Amino acid sequence: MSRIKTCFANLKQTGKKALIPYITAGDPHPKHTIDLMHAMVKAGADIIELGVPFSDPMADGPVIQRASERALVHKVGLRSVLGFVKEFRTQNAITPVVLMGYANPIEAMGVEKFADMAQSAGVDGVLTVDYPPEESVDFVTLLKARDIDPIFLLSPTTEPSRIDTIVHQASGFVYYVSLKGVTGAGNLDIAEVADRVAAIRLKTDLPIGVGFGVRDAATAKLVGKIADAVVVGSRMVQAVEQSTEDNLLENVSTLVAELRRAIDEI
Ligand SMILES: O=P(O)(O)OC[C@@H](O)[C@@H](O)c1c[nH]c2ccccc12
Repeated sequence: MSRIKTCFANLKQTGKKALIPYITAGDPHPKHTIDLMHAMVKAGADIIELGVPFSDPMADGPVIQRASERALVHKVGLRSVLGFVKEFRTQNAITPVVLMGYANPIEAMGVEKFADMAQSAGVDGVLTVDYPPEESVDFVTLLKARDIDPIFLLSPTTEPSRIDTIVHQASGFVYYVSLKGVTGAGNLDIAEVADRVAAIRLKTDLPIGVGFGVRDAATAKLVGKIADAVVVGSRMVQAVEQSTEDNLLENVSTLVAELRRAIDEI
């Protein structure tokens, strides 16, 4: 059983929802990434979404764009990110890691080589923003053959017929993007998200994660009531950005713990 599947199965047994914090690998400096990953787990993260820095991150708002820029200054690319996961795995065999990135670095490395390296590093899921599900059948096959879950995005504008195609290819969980726009955008409309999540549930048994626009504990709590996983990105990256080297781990841990408590409240 994949780590992601096990994770959701365990949470279901205890009646809890998954908390998935996102950070960009290499931000603010590569020397902190593995410590940040361990700190987030300790503070209550169930799954880590780790962003691969990219020069042209078109789905990301300014906060995550700046994180990519900070990481790229230190030349953190796909290979370094896979190295971080490998090192993280030497001390954590349980927490799933989902790589979030754009197709370009993966294409540059070669899809098969990437799939091999991701497997040997201990990557559990891959979310490639700009691989349309219809065109990623071969990539999905490569990943699944290595027990890596392809994570796909569904958005408010996804046509019902495409939802079928997408959930059919996905494994691990599906990611519902709660609003039209880029990461870090405005407030989500919780009633609309609830309707959409209910509609997706009719089409798949996969867990449904919701992300985009979850910026505080209150919203995390509301999203936790309707989804199986709550993804928090820009707010995490903002905490990284506003920290100094001395309080970085503490600030990030405090935020994760606060989100954890909110999601666990009934
Ligand atoms: O930043 P937000 O609004 O909290 O949204 C989550 C998001 O950051 C994270 O899942 C993510 C970062 N980059 C992405 C690109 C596409 C989809 C998702 C992402």
